[in-house]
Amino acid sequence: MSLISVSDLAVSRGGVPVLEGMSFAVAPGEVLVLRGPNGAGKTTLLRTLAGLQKPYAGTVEAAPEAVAYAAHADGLKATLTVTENLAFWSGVYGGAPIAPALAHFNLGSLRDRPAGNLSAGQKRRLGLARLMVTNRPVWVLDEPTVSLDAASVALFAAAVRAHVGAGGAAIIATHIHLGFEETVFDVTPYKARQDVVRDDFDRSFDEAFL
Ligand SMILES: Nc1ncnc2c1ncn2[C@@H]1O[C@H](COP(=O)(O)OP(=O)(O)OP(=O)(O)O)[C@@H](O)[C@H]1O
Repeated sequence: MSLISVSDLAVSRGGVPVLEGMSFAVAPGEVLVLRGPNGAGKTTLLRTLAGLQKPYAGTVEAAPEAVAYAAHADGLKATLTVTENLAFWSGVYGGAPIAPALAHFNLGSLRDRPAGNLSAGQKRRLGLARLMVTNRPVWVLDEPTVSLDAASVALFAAAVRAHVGAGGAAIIATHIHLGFEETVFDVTPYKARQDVVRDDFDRSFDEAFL
């Protein structure tokens, strides 16, 4: 029984097909790592898995509200403090406690700092801590380690390990090796023919409540 599966999926960006013919499923406990060169379509695929845009063809199957998405834009409220940001997201997602997320990502000493005044890596840590208060089983992560130092990459890897160890799953686009026991899905062979142009439903809300 998978947490999310795609069948004959095709995705487009700006009306142009990017990837096509993809089928895969991700089970509880599994980490799927997306690989492929810059511009191959990993972000477009992740946005489609998160429901931010419609597939061009094929299907994505997951339980309603199964996916928590973390993109380049961290989805943080700049004027709210670290604690307030996590409390906000916890409220949106159903009230998970924020203390474990604060502790895990070593944010305790920054708890009263407005998110807008954090460094890039600290913002990224807060964006990832947000995942821990979502209670959602499938973490869909776009280049999650950008701006993170080695210690923070290790914190992130431990959070993912704990999440999948508790029956969750993660789909991660990354160019670095995180040391997971992982399934690799290279998108390169699925490059779409680009001779068809059709409209898609690109709502472009990376910072939306997902
Ligand atoms: N808003 C947009 N409108 C039109 N085309 C776009 C848009 N955003 C991205 N693209 C194009 O869509 C293709 C897929 O981009 P995407 O961001 O999904 O690739 P990626 O594999 O995530 O790349 P990277 O590794 O550089 O992050 C690229 O050719 C890109 O130039």
